[in-house]
This record gives sequence, C-alpha cells and structure tokens, in this order.
Amino acid sequence: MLTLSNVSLTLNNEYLIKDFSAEISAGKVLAVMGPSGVGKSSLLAYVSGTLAPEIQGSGSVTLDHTELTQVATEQRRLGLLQQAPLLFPHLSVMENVLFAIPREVSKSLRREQAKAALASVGLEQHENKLPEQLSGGQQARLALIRTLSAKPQALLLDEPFSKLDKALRQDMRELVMKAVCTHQIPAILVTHDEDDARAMAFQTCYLSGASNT
Ligand SMILES: Nc1ncnc2c1ncn2[C@@H]1O[C@H](COP(=O)(O)OP(=O)(O)OP(=O)(O)O)[C@@H](O)[C@H]1O
Repeated sequence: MLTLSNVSLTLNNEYLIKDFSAEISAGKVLAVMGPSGVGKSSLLAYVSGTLAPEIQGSGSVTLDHTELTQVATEQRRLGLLQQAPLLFPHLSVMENVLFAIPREVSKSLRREQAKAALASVGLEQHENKLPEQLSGGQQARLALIRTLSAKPQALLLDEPFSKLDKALRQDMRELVMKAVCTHQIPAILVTHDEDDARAMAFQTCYLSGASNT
C-alpha cells in the first residue's frame, strides 16, 4: 500500500499542492490529472525524492509502513517511467535490461531473466541492437521492462504513453496493468488523457491548483 498523507508543495512561498492525500493498494493504479503546471510531476518527484530544490515539500509518504521521506532517494526502490524512455544510448538492448537487474543474482540467472523480460514484450530478436535502432514503441516497451527488472516496490508513471500512437498506447496500458497486477505493486499515473485514466485507474484525482481534487 502506498499512502500519501497531507502532501503539500510550495514554490516561491505559494502552494502548488495543498494537503493532498491518497491511498493506493497493491495491484492498483491511481490516476492524477490536471492542467499543465499544477504540480503533477512535482508530486511524483516528492514521492521519489527527486523534487527540484526550488520546490518545498511536506507531508507523509508511506510504502508498506515505511516512511519514504526518511529513506534516501536511491534506496526507495521505486520504478519511474517517463514520456522520454530512460535508456542508456551506448548500451545494447540486452545490456540495458541487465544493468537494471539486481546484482545479488548470478550472471547466468540475470541473463536468463533479461531474456525472459525481452521475450515478454516481443523484443527477443533485438537484444544486440542499440536503443536508437528501435522504434518508439519498442523503446517504450524496453523502458518498461528495464524499470520492472529492478523489482520496484511501486511504479510512478509520468505521462509514459504520450508520445505513442493509439494502438501502441493501448498495448502499453495493457503491459503496465499486467505488470502492476502480476507484481502486486501500487502505481501512480500522471496523464492528460482521460482514456488512460478510464482504462487503468481505480480512482482519478484532479489537481486544480492549491485547493486540489
Ligand atoms: N526546477 C524548478 N524550478 C522552478 N520552478 C519549477 C521547477 N520545476 C517545476 N517548476 C514549476 O513548478 C510548477 C509545477 O511543475 P510540474 O512540472 O510539477 O507541473 P505539471 O502539472 O507536471 O505540468 P505538465 O502537465 O505541463 O507536465 C510549474 O509552475 C513549474 O514551472
């Protein structure tokens, strides 16, 4: 369970977000919508511990009873998926996935896991290519399995489908939902698309300025 309690964000002493609270169970997606600049990405950044220094955040974020705001950013074990796929351009498709798999497992097992992950999104024939040699949809799928390979305890999705066409968008929605359900992790989806929210979320919060939802 991911719980946000009375999260407030201020910029130049003015509220972007005031007292935002939400509970997201394992296997569920909460959608967050609202106009540009209202603070949606900053809300995710507060959860992940990557808030811009210009923005002040307060309030509690707990993940399975751990207060995340007390945990160092790199130890929060959150998977972040953004509009532009986060991939290492100089590493092959296979190496991109291998890099994300925790080192505690043996090299051969890591390779096996990476191969299975690539096959799960139809990229098994492309493992030796560089990310730039993949199509936009293939890059999005690679970014998704790379994020999941790190075994995150929650997913933060910041408009991850906005550059995809309608058919690819639908594929990605299904892949994300499958991952959230299979791994039983909570997810927050920031989107401008009502269809994303309808297809994936158990609840949608609309941010409208400091008064919120
Ligand atoms: N590093 C920063 N320094 C100063 N202001 C910032 C910084 N990052 C974001 N902001 C401001 O904080 C506000 C919220 O930005 P944020 O990116 O969270 O909005 P958003 O709702 O995600 O917008 P969009 O839908 O356009 O992505 C905006 O007014 C933005 O200009």
